[in-house]
Amino acid sequence: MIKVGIVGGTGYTGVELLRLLAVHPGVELTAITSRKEDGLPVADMFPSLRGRVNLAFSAPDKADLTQCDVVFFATPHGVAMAQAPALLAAGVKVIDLAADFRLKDRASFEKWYKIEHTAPDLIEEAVYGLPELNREDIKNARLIANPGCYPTTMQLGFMPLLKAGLIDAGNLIADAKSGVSGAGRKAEIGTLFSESSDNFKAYGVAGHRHTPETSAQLQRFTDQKVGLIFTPHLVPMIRGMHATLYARLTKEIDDAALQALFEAEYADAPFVDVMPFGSHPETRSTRGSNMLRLAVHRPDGGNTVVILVVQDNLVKGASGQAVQCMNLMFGFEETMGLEQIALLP
Ligand SMILES: NC(=O)C1=CN([C@@H]2O[C@H](COP(=O)(O)OP(=O)(O)OC[C@H]3O[C@@H](n4cnc5c(N)ncnc54)[C@H](OP(=O)(O)O)[C@@H]3O)[C@@H](O)[C@H]2O)C=CC1
Ligand SMILES: CC(=O)N[C@@H](CCC(=O)OP(=O)(O)O)C(=O)O
Repeated sequence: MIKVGIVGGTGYTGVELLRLLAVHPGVELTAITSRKEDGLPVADMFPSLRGRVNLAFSAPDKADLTQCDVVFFATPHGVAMAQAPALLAAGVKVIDLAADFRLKDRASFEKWYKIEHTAPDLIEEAVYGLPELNREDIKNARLIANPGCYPTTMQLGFMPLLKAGLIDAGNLIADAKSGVSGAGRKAEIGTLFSESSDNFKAYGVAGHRHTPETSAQLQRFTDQKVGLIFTPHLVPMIRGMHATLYARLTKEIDDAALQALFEAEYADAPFVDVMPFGSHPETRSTRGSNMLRLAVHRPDGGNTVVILVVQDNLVKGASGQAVQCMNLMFGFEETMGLEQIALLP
C-alpha cells in the first residue's frame, strides 16, 4: 500500500480523486487538505464518501505530507510550485493537476498564467502526464505535470495523424465544448445555474492557455511548425467534454487505412477507444469513467479529416489521468482502480 496525500480536497478534481482513490486497492489515503475546512470530516462535506473516507480535512500547514509516498495537487495554478521542491527533497513524488509544470518554456508560462514561476529548476525534470504519449517517462518520474482537460482531447485526436506525416500541421482546428465543472467549484458568475444552464457560448477565442500547452506537445511529432486554432465553449452539462478536430490531408490515404492508423496507435492504450469509422461518440458514454472515445470521419470523402473526441473532463481530463500516472509511477497495473463503466442515462 502506498500512502497518498491530496492538497485541495474540497474542489471538484479533489473530490474526484477521493472517489477514485477510496476504492483503489493499492492506496491508503493519509492526508487531505483544505484551508477553510480544517477539522471537518471529509464525509460530512461529501456524504457520497461516508464509510469510505474516514479522514478529516487538515489545514495545509498542519498536514504532514512528507509521510506520503505521493501527493496530488488539486489546486489552482501556483500552489504546487511553492510546495513541490520540499516534498521532492523529502522523497515524496508529486502529481500536479494544475499547469505549474506543463509548459517547458518559462516565459510562455508566465505570459499565459500571469504569475512568476517560483520553481523554475523543476520545469525541465517534470514529465507531462499523458500516458498515451509518455508512458515510459512517467514510470520513472518524480514530478508529473498532469495535462489540462482540453489538451488531452486535442493531443490524442491529432497525434496519430501528425506522427504519420499525413496532415498540414500548420492548420489544425479544434472546436471543443466543456461541461461547467471544468471551471471548478469556486464561485464565479459564469458558472451560476442561471447563467450557464439553457445557454451555450464560446469563450477565450482570442487566445486560451491550453493552446500553447497543446501546440508545444504536438510539436514533438512533426517537423512542420504546428499551428492550432482552438475555440473552447461552455455547454450546460455538469461533466463531459466534446472536441471536434479538423485537419487537412496532404497525402493520399483511404478510409480503411486512416482507421487502421488510429487503431494501431491505441492498440495498447487501455483508456482510448477508437470507435468504428464514421460513428458519433457521446459524452455520456464516458461520464464517470476514465475512457476517452474517438471516431474518425472524412466528410464526402474529401481531404479534410474530422476527429470527434469525448471524455469526462474530471476523469480522463483530470483526476483519472492523474491516478493512471500514479499507477505507472508505482508499478501498479495501469488500469487499477480505474475500470468504472460510464453512468447511463
Ligand atoms: N475541473 C476540471 O475539469 C479540471 C481542472 N483542472 C485543474 O485542476 C486544478 C483544480 O481544479 P478544480 O478541482 O476544478 O478546482 P476547484 O476550484 O474546484 O478546487 C480548488 C481546490 O484548491 C484548494 N485551494 C485553493 N487555493 C489554494 C491554496 N492557495 N492553497 C491550498 N489549497 C488551495 C481549494 O480548497 P480550500 O479553499 O478548501 O483550501 C479547493 O479544494 C486547477 O488547477 C484546474 O485548472 C485540470 C483539468 C480539468
Ligand atoms: C469550462 C472551463 O472553464 N474550463 C477551464 C479549463 C479547466 C482546466 O482544464 O484547467 P487547466 O487545464 O488549466 O488546469 C477553462 O477553460 O479555463
